[in-house]
Amino acid sequence: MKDRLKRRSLYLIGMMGAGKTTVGQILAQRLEYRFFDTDHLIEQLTGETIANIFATEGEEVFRDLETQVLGQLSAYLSCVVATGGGIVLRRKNWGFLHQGVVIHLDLPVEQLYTRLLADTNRPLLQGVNPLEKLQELYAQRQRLYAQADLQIAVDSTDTPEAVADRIFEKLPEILRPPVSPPSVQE
Ligand SMILES: Nc1ncnc2c1ncn2[C@@H]1O[C@H](COP(=O)(O)OP(=O)(O)OP(=O)(O)O)[C@@H](O)[C@H]1O
Ligand SMILES: O=C(O)C1=C[C@@H](O)[C@@H](O)[C@H](O)C1
Ligand SMILES: [Mg+2]
Repeated sequence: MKDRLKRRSLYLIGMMGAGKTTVGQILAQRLEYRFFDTDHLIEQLTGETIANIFATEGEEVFRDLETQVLGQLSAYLSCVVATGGGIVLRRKNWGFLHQGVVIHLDLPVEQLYTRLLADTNRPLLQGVNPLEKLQELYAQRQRLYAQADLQIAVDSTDTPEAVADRIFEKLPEILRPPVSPPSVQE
């Protein structure tokens, strides 16, 4: 698989809680690629938590930082990049994502909700009805996530390793087949 990729980076997209960070780390380890997470890089760059950036500066400032960080990462080869759930919202980001292979992790909203119940780090889910908010975000973003090169359906019974296995199984479908030498007629 590593040979077939020819050092192209992998970009994981999908809703918050879909497992981009968890699965991305496994993929990077297996490919001996570097791993980056845009949310973590933004926190490192600003010295603020994402929740704080949303609260004090607002979502637009966060989105600008996200585009800046993604633009810088897109210059590198051999990376696995776990992106924030909203990376798909800006057209400009797609130019950066398509520098590599874009993989959508697709988990049903009810299962995302169960995973994120105990998590207070997602500012967009801090309102009165987080399940409804997740459903609304998914409905808005579904057609954007559909633009990934590879769709990976995930279920609550899948371990992160099983999700990584599925990605490796499906990746050859979208990578160019190895060029075989022309057959020579004697
Ligand atoms: N396959 C899995 N099975 C069970 N739990 C998982 C699985 N993948 C991830 N998780 C758990 O679900 C939660 C969310 O996972 P993770 O942080 O990787 O999602 P994410 O897509 O990176 O979310 P965000 O967009 O908010 O950064 C974490 O607590 C993680 O441990
Ligand atoms: O879905 C989203 O818009 C977000 C997802 C997280 O990864 C963070 O990037 C932030 O909380 C916003
Ligand atoms: Mg993440």
